[in-house]
Amino acid sequence: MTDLLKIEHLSKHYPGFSLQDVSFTLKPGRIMGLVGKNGAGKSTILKSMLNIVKPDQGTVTMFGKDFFQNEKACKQNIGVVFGGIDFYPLKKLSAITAVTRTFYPEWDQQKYENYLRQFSLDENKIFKSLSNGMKVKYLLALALSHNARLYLLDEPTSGLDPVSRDEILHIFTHIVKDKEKSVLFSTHITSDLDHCADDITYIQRGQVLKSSDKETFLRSFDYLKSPEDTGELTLEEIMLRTERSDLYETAL
Ligand SMILES: Nc1ncnc2c1ncn2[C@@H]1O[C@H](COP(=O)(O)OP(=O)(O)OP(=O)(O)O)[C@@H](O)[C@H]1O
Repeated sequence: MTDLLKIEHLSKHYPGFSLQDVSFTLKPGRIMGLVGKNGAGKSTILKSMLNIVKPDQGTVTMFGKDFFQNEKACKQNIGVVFGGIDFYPLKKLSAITAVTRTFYPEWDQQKYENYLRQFSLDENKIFKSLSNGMKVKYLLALALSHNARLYLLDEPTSGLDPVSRDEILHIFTHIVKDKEKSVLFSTHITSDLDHCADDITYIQRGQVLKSSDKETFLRSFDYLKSPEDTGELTLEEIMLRTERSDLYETAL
């Protein structure tokens, strides 16, 4: 099966931080969670792979094509959400949508209107006036309405209440059901991944610590278990123990 996304040796240097030699792949029909603590480099990976910030090195192959050589064509087939970016803050949602849909020949107005209803979004509102959770939902509605094959979402569930989070995760599961589309999303909320991730990529200090299917991922951290642990460690326990031992080693 051809990978929908293949990232190889992606690097980006900022003063005081380096993304180093990041490589991982995403197959069709999969939901991949990108985890790591604050500042680990999750957003930098998503921005570098999309050329929003220029990577120093590395290749990104999307739908079998070199992304940097075929940026326009690839972008037609991806749905992207970055939190914290207020495009057109003073415009009504209806005006933002009118501009957005002109970029996508595959825009599906019916689907978009269904999401507006499902997310209780009022198109007459000004973007800036939405709560953070509603902004995320609106950006998701846009990303989900042009029949993309790959969804790249930076913390799409942050700021959402548990019911809305559940709703979004349910949508992700529905998207990948046809085994042709995939979702890559970054999150701090490890329980999101317990519920719906097929694959997990764990980023620590700008590097990939582990990237694999969830079962292999969880088993590969068995060395963190203590004699009191009878069952599998949860993803949260794995992250807490890994980051704690990293802190301890750094302090020594
Ligand atoms: N434009 C920039 N210029 C300089 N440094 C940057 C820039 N963007 C990000 N960084 C730095 O890169 C590092 C990684 O940031 P990034 O936003 O990728 O982390 P993250 O894992 O997404 O964090 P969070 O979970 O808090 O969103 C941080 O130290 C951050 O300060």
